[in-house]
Amino acid sequence: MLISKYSNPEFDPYESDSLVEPGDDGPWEAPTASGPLAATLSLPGSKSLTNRELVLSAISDGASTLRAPLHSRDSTLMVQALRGLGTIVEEVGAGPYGPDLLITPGELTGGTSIDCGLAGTVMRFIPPLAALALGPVSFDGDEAARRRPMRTTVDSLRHLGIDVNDDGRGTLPFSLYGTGEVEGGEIAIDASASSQFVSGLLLVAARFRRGLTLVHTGDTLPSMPHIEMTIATLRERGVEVESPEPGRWVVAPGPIRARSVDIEPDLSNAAPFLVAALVAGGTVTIEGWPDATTQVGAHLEQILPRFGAKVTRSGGALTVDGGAGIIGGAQVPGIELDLSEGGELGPALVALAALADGPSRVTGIGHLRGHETDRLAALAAEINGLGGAVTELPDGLLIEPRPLHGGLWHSYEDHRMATAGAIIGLGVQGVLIDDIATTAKTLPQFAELWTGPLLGRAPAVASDPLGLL
Ligand SMILES: O=C(O)C1=C[C@@H](OP(=O)(O)O)[C@@H](O)[C@H](O)C1
Ligand SMILES: C=C(OP(=O)(O)O)C(=O)O
Repeated sequence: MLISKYSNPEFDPYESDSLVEPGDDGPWEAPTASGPLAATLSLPGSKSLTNRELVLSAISDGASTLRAPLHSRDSTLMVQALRGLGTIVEEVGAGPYGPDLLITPGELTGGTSIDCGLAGTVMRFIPPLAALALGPVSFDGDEAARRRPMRTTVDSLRHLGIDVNDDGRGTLPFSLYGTGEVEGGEIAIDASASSQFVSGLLLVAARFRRGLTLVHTGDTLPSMPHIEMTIATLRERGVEVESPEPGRWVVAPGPIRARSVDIEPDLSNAAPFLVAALVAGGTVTIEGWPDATTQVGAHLEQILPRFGAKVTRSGGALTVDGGAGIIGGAQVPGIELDLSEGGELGPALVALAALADGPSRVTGIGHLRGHETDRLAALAAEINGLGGAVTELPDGLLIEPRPLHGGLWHSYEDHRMATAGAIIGLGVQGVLIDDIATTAKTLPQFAELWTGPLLGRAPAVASDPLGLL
């Protein structure tokens, strides 16, 4: 039985005093798999879809409902940001992972401070929206957030004529002064550090007086599926958006339609669970797998067979069969993988590669140095700390499997580092994750889903990642 904070009817996850903060309950003993799995799980909603739909709902032409949205630290921060700017967000009904959300746009007003936490979607999506508000808006976040690249957001707002105050370092904190409208037009930006710089501008551009023509000038552009997701969510709300050539997008000015939308389960958060089948052996099935999606987690269907998994789909579910699994003696080959489109899958796949039988090279992920932490350095340090041989490359990692031993795995406040450690712990005894609660960024139920539905064990203690029970 999943223990949920939502069993408490008094609980409002959007009250500021209930904001999820990384826990300090001591290290979590990553459970070791004892044999093949036969697990079926349903996962909470997609972070990327939830936060896009929240932003679009706040600037649309009526009230929108999000069904089965994500409720996590990142989505809570987004809701709080929108409320601070004048949007009404109410809870309606109750699903297995929390209530649906009814969003009623209000007049956008400044005079507020936005806490971005460590959420890239909040720090890159809200500033362009705040430019449409009247009054000053300041932005800050976690200490780790102050290391994430923000210069492109700041520069692009200035190109759009917005008055931005910062200290010139190209990071949080900064503030802007909205005049209630943005003229728009054509701007050029370098989005090589994050696709979110593009998405943040495209999401609100239909509300600019002249719309927006956005040109990317950098050499590389990561996470294209996330930009395609942005375009798809805009078109579903009637916005005219075209990409006449790679690296150029044109958004016509016009209304953004209100809508009711079902949020798909988070397929990137499915990665550690699906990878677990290759480590432990047996099968892991994720229910509610969409037939068609812009989520990059869908690429797991093609990537995991390269590590030797059998992947099938049936009745709206996706199943990964890991055969005997690494712990059962299955041979799992190393692979060459360009992950430029799906960097957020990197930590889970690198953890798997560290347990494989041959070397892997994962490239196209230099921008992961600007994620929640420098993920290339963090993965190399943590796997090597357990006896591994991971080498940092300019834009990726070379992973040479070695016999690993137990030890403390640091999460660096990064949800995907914590879940990567859990994957290693499935195959290696004595792995302790220093801060499993950091998974609350996008999946507060991670530890209980891992121990319960995945491994079929009762959690050692009732987990309450949000500290609310
Ligand atoms: O737009 C989004 O929802 C995201 C875009 C990607 O960012 P980057 O392009 O910075 O990698 C991805 O890694 C992140 O988890 C979510
Ligand atoms: C990079 C990630 O998050 P963010 O949205 O904070 O950029 C991630 O979830 O892997």
